[in-house]
Amino acid sequence: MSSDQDLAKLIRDVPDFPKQGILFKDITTLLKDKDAFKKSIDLLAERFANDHIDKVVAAESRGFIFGAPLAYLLNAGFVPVRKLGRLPAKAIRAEYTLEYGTNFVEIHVDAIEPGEKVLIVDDLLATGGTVGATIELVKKLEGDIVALAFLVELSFLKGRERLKDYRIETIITY
Ligand SMILES: O=P(O)(O)OC[C@H]1O[C@H](OP(=O)(O)OP(=O)(O)O)[C@H](O)[C@@H]1O
Ligand SMILES: Nc1ncnc2[nH]cnc12
Repeated sequence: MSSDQDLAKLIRDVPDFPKQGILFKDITTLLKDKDAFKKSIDLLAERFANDHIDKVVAAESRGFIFGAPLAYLLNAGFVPVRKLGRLPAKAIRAEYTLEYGTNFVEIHVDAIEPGEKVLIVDDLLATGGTVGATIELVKKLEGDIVALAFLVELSFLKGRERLKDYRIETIITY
């Protein structure tokens, strides 16, 4: 497993999922390859090795796949942002629109201390709606957002333009 192109080749295109007109980037074909999965995590982790991250925040559910091993490697805590009604203790919520729908996400109010250095992680950046809602939640808890990290970026959906105030790190761009 030598390059980002090798990783990109392992992502499967599924037309018209979950809706007509959406070209779905299916990462399960990359995840099941042990070298590719390891390489993906290692490539992301090395970008933040010197950032002294306190908390990795990731959105349910594909964000968890990358967020948890990154938190482990960066010696940081892991904070789940979950879809509506899943968190058991006191939480705050944000509404968002993504490439194929709208939803709410939530975070526990005690998940982040003011001033903690936060890395937000997800598998894929499309319109930026999901990460935008995650940013809103972290800001309400006064976390210091160091960067946003994604394995995949769909550049034609212009998520990066919407997030221009933030450092964004991605491995594979379409
Ligand atoms: O940039 P956006 O337009 O917001 O799209 C990106 C989001 O869409 C996908 O999540 P999805 O809501 O499909 O949920 P899942 O992780 O549970 O599959 C993906 O994992 C990102 O979180
Ligand atoms: N085209 C796409 N493929 C996979 N996940 C996505 N999340 C939002 N848009 C997506």
